[in-house]
Amino acid sequence: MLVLGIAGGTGSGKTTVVNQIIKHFPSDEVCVISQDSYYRATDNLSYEERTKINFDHPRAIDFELLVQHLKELKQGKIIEQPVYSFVTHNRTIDTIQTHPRKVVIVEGILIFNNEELRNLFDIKIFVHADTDERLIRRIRRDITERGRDIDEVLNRYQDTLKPMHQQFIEPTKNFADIIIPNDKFNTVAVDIVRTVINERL
Ligand SMILES: Nc1ncnc2c1ncn2[C@@H]1O[C@H](COP(=O)(O)OP(=O)(O)O)[C@@H](O)[C@H]1O
Ligand SMILES: O=c1ccn([C@@H]2O[C@H](COP(=O)(O)O)[C@@H](O)[C@H]2O)c(=O)[nH]1
Repeated sequence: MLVLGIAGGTGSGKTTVVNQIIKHFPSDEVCVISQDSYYRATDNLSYEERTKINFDHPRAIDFELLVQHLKELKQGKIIEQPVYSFVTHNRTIDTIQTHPRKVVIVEGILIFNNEELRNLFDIKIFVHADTDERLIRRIRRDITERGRDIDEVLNRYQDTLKPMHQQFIEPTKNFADIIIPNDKFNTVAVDIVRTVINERL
């Protein structure tokens, strides 16, 4: 099994890069784990209280469960990956059965921040896009796909997202084996990653 970690700030294009990588592999050879699925369940809080959570701080993530699931996949076990709703800011009651595959990809903003998780990756990739580009993408995406308005996105950006990015995400670029510049769609970098995967398999 080859385990890839793909990190990068919000809107850098992690999900897009993952989709470009996996479309060239048969579906029974690759699986994806998203760090977003592992936001802590907060059933004890009201919706109003959940909107105030700092989702860009490492403590918002259930790294214990994420590490446990990745270890179980490595042991050949099937896991029940949680499903998270960005609309309710909470885990849903659903899970996705995720099977161990030859290639396992873990993607998320903070995955290189946790040492135990970081040490489970065979290849570490950081997707980079400029700050203004990421903010533009985030505004578009969160309004069209995540039920937000412009005030929500900009307030969250100023209050938590930007400072947390500088403190907890950008420094982890130093752990990367490969940095993908993704201000524009970077098919060359995706081809290189695919070649590296094929060579290692
Ligand atoms: N290289 C790119 N150029 C332009 N738009 C992009 C690029 N990569 C991703 N996007 C768009 O930006 C938004 C955020 O991308 P996404 O892959 O979801 O980022 P992330 O998973 O890092 O938050 C999506 O709407 C996606 O289509
Ligand atoms: O309920 C939530 C949980 C998280 N967020 C934001 O999501 C991004 C991380 O996801 P990407 O897909 O990598 O963009 C993070 O910046 C959180 O602020 C949210 O808005 N609501």
